[in-house]
Amino acid sequence: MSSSNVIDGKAFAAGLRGRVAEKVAELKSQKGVVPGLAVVLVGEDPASQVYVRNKAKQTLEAGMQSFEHKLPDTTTQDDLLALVAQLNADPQVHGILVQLPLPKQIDANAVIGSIEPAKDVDGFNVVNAGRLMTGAGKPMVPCTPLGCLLLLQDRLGKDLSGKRAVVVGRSNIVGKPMAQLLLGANATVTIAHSRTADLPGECRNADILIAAVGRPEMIKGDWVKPGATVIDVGINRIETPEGKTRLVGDVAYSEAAEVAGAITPVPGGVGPMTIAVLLANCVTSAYRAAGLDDPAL
Ligand SMILES: Nc1nc2c(c(=O)[nH]1)N[C@@H](CN(C=O)c1ccc(C(=O)N[C@@H](CCC(=O)O)C(=O)O)cc1)CN2
Repeated sequence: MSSSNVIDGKAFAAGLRGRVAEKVAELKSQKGVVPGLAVVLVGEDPASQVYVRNKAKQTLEAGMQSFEHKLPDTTTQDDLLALVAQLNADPQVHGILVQLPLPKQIDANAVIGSIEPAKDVDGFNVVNAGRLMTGAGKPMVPCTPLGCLLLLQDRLGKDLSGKRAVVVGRSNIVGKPMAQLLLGANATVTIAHSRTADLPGECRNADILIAAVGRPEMIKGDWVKPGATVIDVGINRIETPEGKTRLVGDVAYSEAAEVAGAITPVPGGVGPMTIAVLLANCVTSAYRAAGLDDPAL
């Protein structure tokens, strides 16, 4: 497979962030409004700390306001709900993101459910999930699946009619919304998971294969249909034989890349899209709050 078949999520995300920055500047000059993103981190998970730092940096680079709230891992659910209520009421905050995972004493669904749907830039709230599923109203769409769709449509065109898509993974954060987005783009969609009979066979049917299982290199090269577009959502840190660590996806990349028509690498594929789409969602929220149409990004 030639390197042109590698889907460069890092470059695509940089382009999207550039368009976000232009829309931020337009909103400021038209309405005097600067979009604000509040990110809440509870605890000291090292990976989450990196993601939150990158979110704040990229938010500021796009000309937006960043509000960081770092709470200890002993934080109670009531304390967190009180902070979310304060952010819901703050007119300078257009987007609220509570970094996951949360410590075990906190019910993530209760916290996500308490975020004002218009400010739920993660799109995890049941109101936004329902809007995405039914097509009623304008949802905030979860960042990682929307990032995957943008990468796919850049390769294959907006209309995925006639394409068979297989999503491996059924989480509320990636698998289920991903399937909804693919359906919305007219693909024929199967959701597969750990209890699916003949998972390799299901994958071999896919023109579009989305891997979101969280198991390092589970999807092998001979599970991939020749010419398929493979989107790898997995980000797994594994130990090398030399005792170091490296990041791998849910797809055995070098095997799959021999067969695929196009494939996202890990790192540098889907991951960077997650934060770029988060910024885009926050700008969209600010446009809506200002009574404007959604910006074309
Ligand atoms: N509230 C949320 N929590 C979490 C989400 C989310 O969308 N909302 N997603 C993940 C973590 N995440 C953002 O929060 C995220 C993960 C990975 C990347 C990324 O750019 N990855 C790089 C590699 C980074 C590395 O070296 O470790 C890549 O794939 O190239 C960005 C954001 C869980 N929590």
